[in-house]
Amino acid sequence: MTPTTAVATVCLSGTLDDKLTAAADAGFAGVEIFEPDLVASPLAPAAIRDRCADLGLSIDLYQPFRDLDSTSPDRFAANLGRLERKLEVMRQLGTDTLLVCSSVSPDAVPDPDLLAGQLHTAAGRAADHGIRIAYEALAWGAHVNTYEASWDVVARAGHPALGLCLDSFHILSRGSDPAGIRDIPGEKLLFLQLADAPHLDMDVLQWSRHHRLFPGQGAWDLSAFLTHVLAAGYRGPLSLEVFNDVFRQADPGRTAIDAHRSLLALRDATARRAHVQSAGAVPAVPTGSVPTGVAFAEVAVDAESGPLIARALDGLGFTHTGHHRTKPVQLWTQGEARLLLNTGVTRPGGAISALGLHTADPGASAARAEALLAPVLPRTRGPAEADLAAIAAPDGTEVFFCGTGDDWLADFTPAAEAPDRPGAGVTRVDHIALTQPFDHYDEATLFYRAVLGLTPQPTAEYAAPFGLVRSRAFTDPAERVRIALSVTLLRRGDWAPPVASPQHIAFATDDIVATARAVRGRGAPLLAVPDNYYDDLDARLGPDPALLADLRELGIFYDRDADGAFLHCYTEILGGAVFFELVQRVGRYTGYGAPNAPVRMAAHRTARLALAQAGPDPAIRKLR
Ligand SMILES: O=C(O)c1ccc(O)c(O)c1
Ligand SMILES: [Mg+2]
Repeated sequence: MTPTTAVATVCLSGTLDDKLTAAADAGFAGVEIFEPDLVASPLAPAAIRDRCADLGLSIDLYQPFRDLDSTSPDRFAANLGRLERKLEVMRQLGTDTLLVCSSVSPDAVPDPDLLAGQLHTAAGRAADHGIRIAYEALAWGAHVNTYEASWDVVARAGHPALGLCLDSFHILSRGSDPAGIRDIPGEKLLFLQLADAPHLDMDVLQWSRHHRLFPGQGAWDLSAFLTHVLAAGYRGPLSLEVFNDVFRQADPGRTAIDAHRSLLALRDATARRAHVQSAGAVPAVPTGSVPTGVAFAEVAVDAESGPLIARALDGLGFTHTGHHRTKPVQLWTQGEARLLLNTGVTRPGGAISALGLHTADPGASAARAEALLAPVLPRTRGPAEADLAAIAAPDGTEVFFCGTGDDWLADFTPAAEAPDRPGAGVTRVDHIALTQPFDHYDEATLFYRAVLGLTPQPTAEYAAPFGLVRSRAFTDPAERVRIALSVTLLRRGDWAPPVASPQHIAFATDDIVATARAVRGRGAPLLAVPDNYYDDLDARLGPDPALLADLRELGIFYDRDADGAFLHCYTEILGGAVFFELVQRVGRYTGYGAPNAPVRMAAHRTARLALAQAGPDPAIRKLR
């Protein structure tokens, strides 16, 4: 059987009505009503019930009821009075499950038998209204703060209207082993809340209230977790409960789609686990076809950036080999690297407009993307006439699924002016680096991982001249596709210049010193790197002196780890929003030279300021 999907209203921004509309539009079957959303709503509980019914949403849970138990008999009696009021609200709402979370109060009951007795009393009151209590251990609960402790108390209470609410955050944040959930009787598991989170070494309450993520966006294996819960016999909805400062202020319609995608992908991933499948589960999302290579990258150019970029590509050893039969698109090639310059699309704020990815089965890739709610693009704006399915990534970059045969190349006619001359050693695209809008970084993580089937690499964080940057790459198993996302961890202010967030395409070479020397000779606008960098590099990593001299001469950055080395250099920013990188990987180095990124950013600003001072061009001055 397939569990239904639900979302807690606390996940979404806006008023209760905004949230309910967004949840219904995104395809959720149910909601958890978070009490503060109800309290702030102009709708009476009965009207909320009607509204949800109109939207086709079930109300699966009302929450939270806090600090029920008390060592003071008077206070416990008062709490029962408060409970009666909420049970009446629930009767009007037409919902039958109340979440009671473990107490955080100084008067919380430490004795498990006394606590079980009070929960038993409360469950009796709830049962009189046909309501069940789902008891949840908050990770910071005063005495009950693990699922094991909450189950101990619920088992002691032994009331048929009392069971557990499991919340993956509280369980995984404390490092508890979720395998023990299998020993809890399924009928005692009344509700399941799912949240992912990044690894953070911080107070668990702050972590929970600000940094939760939708499954697949963080560091935890929610599919393994869910497998245990299903194995125990849980048959209720899969419900998201994500407290997150970014989602709390983002468009709720969009967040709800991201949220629903996370559950569809989680349900799919769980159904694909062999032992779950043997129990009759059927994956509900088409299998897809993981990308195996970069067919092309497309850059949107205008009258100003077009000639600059074309000149730079020429300097980098690329050849303008073709143009599209019907569209204003140039094809530039070198080795296996293909770059399209398109004057027919505008891309405010970003220069890379599209990626073409090789997949063994483009139809399957597109079908999976569509089932996971990715926006499918109308097939009118292909870079090629070939019937390529395309979807939009969260930042608007168009992703085309190209077969491995590169049929799309047939739509380009050879450029008459193509000179026959050797390249500069570029072999292929090494990676594509996309700076992400602040609000959509986590959504992008889920997109590249679940929709495209790429594997997330470790997250890097570094302090850069224009703010703290977080970055993470996504690759296929053979590392032929590498997409590196980065984001500043705080919203940018007015100070940060546009050079803080250009995108770039990195090209691979087997000999960067030779390539850099060749492209410099051809007039490529390579970025100058300050001497201080090389002095520090010498002190830190001490590369061979002859190599260091070459690096210094040519403006090549260097990084090294236990697996290998990384040598890379950059062009200046070309126009407003794009630059190129040349990279050489030595050994099994799989990173992106993150320690060098702040120096690169400062060097880009230095170059841009010098350009603005030298030239009268107001367009350039504006961009510095
Ligand atoms: O942060 C809280 O208070 C809170 C409330 C209800 C929950 O279900 C929860 O997991 C956390
Ligand atoms: Mg919870």
